[in-house]
Amino acid sequence: MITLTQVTKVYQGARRPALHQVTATIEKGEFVFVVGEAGSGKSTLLKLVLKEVRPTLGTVTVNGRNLESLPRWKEPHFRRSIGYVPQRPLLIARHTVYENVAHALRVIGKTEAVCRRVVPEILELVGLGMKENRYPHELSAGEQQRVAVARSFANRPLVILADEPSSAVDPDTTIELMRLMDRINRTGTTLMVASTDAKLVSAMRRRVLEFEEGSLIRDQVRGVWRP
Ligand SMILES: Nc1ncnc2c1ncn2[C@@H]1O[C@H](COP(=O)(O)OP(=O)(O)OP(=O)(O)O)[C@@H](O)[C@H]1O
Repeated sequence: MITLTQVTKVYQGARRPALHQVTATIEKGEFVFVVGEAGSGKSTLLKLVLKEVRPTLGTVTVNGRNLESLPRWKEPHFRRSIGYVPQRPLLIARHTVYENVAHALRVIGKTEAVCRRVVPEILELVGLGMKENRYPHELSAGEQQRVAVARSFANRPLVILADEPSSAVDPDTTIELMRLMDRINRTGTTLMVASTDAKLVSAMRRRVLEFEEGSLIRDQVRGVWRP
């Protein structure tokens, strides 16, 4: 599904690589935590998979396609085929929960009839079936993050990338959020979750890729993390 081969990323003007000779393969349907201290390269890894940044050296392959060979005009379509959950949910404030999720479907050309069928299903899945007419400011931080997850999952992507999705929510909400991710993972969706939450990572017992100053220092099945 996702293969990184000897990937090095040096940002312009940086003194050291953000990622250094990283090689890893993530199979379809896996749930992988990407862990490490701040600045260790987690976000850079996710951005490479989205082709938001390009490797300085090495190759990134997603779904059998070397991203270097993906033409620029196909990049927006490619990105929309991947679900992305940012650290803080970027919801549209003047849109309801329903509209926020429907928006993700409209931009890929889905009809209103499809939205009316699919959006309630997804909101039910994330536990927000009763709140489809609420506005973002009427939701808790955890609920807002669940809307962001619903939106990332709306077009049933093969992969969802989440960048520290629990950084702005309390521990109970974090557990809830991870249960939700787990449910989505069970549908066959591959998940890559960057996290600095050692307790959470250790409790979930999923594959752990640990980074230190840009190097992959551990790749462990059912891993824990003690920074
Ligand atoms: N656009 C950029 N230009 C220059 N340097 C950058 C850029 N983005 C990230 N870096 C640097 O690359 C290194 C890795 O950053 P990255 O954001 O990938 O780490 P991270 O592990 O996700 O950190 P955090 O947990 O704080 O989000 C850091 O030293 C950072 O300062």
